[in-house]
Amino acid sequence: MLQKVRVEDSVGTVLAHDLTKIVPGEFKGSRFKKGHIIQPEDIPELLQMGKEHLYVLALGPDEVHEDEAAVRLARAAAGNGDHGLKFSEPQEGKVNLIAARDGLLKVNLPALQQINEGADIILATLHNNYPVTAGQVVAGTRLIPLLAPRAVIERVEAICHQAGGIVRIAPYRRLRVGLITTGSEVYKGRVKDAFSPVVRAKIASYGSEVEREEIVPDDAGAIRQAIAAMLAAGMEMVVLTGGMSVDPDDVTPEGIRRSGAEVVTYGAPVLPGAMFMLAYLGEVPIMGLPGCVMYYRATIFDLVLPRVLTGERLQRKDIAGLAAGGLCQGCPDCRYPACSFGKV
Ligand SMILES: Nc1nc2c(c(=O)[nH]1)N[C@H]1C(S)=C(S)[C@@H](COP(=O)(O)OP(=O)(O)OC[C@H]3O[C@@H](n4cnc5c(N)ncnc54)[C@H](O)[C@@H]3O)O[C@H]1N2
Ligand code: MOO
Repeated sequence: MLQKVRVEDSVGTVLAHDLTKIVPGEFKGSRFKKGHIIQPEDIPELLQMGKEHLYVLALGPDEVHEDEAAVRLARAAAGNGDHGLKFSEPQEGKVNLIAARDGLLKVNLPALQQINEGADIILATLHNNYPVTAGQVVAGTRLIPLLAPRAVIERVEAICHQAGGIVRIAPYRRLRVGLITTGSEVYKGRVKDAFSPVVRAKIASYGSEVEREEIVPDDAGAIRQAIAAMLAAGMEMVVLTGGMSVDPDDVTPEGIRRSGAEVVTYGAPVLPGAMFMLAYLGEVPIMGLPGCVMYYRATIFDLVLPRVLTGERLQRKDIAGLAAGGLCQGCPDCRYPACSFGKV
C-alpha cells in the first residue's frame, strides 16, 4: 500500500520510487533506489536533498520485501547440510549463490522446476553437473514484484525443505589413480607416449594424482595383469588409454573384462568419446579412454571423471543420459565447460 510519510518518520519503510539527487556540476542520478529500506543515516541526506515527505510502501504483516524474499530462498535452496555455497548480499531483490569450493554443481531439477512453476519468485542455476571453481556464481534468485505475500516465499521454502536443498557443490575426493597405457607401438618405443601427460594433467586439475603408471603391449592378458597389479598397489581408480576401437589390435576392452570388472558400458553417446568403457572392480572405477581423449580438449572423460570423483557410482542410464548435449561443437577456441557440451 502506498503511503506518504514525513522523512523523519520514514526509517524502516520501503521507498516506492527512485529518488534523484542533483548537485550542480557534480552529480545527477538516482541516489536512493525504489525498494530501498530507509536507514537512520539516510535521514539527514534526504532532508538535504530537499525532501520532507516520501512515498513509501507499507509492509503489511503478511508481506515480504524483495531482499528478504531473495535471501530466504537462497538459504533454503542451499539447505542445511554441507552445501559448499556462500551468498551475496541482496541487491535489488537478487541474491547470488556462490561456490565456496571447487566441485560439481548438483541441482535437484524436479524441485527447481516446481519452484519456477509458481508465480513471483525465480531461481536460476548453471546446468546440473557443471564443474565449478570456488568463487563462481552458480545460481541466482530474485523476487519479481517489490513486495510479495509471505505465502509466496513460504511455498518455495517448503519445496526446498522437502528436497533437502536444491543446489549444492559436491566436492571431489582425492583418489590414488593408476594409469595403464596400452599400445605395442608405445611399449616398443616406436611412438613416444603422448597420452599420459594429458591424463595426468586432467586428473591433477581435479585434485587427484596419477601415482603409478605402466605401459603394456596390445595383449589382453598383460592388460588384465596390469589392472590387478594396480589394485594390489592400492590404486582407487584405474584409467587405461588406447586400443579401444575395432582394429584387431584393440584389446583393451577385452583386458578390462578379463580383470573381472563389472562393465557398465562399452560405448557412450558422446562425440568425441564414443569408444569409451566404464567398469567397476568392486568399488574401483576402471575407465578405458579412446584415442580422442589424447588430442581433443574436451571429451567423454571430462563428463565422467568429475562425477566419479564426487563418489557417484555411474550406471548405464547415466551414460545414456549424456546423449542430448553429448555432441561437441568442435569450436576452434574451446571454452568448455562454458558451452553446450555435456549439458543436459
Ligand atoms: N573403423 C573404425 N575406426 C575407428 C573407429 C571406429 O568406430 N571404426 N573409431 C574411431 C574413434 S571414435 C577413435 S577415438 C579411435 C579409437 O582409438 P583407440 O583408442 O582404439 O586408439 P588406438 O587405435 O590405440 O590409437 C589411435 C592412434 O593413436 C596413437 N596412440 C595411441 N596411444 C598413444 C599414446 N599413448 N601415445 C601416443 N600415441 C598413441 C596410436 O599409435 C594410433 O596412431 O579410433 C577411431 N577409428
Ligand atoms: O571414441 Mo572416439 O573417442 O568417438 O572419438
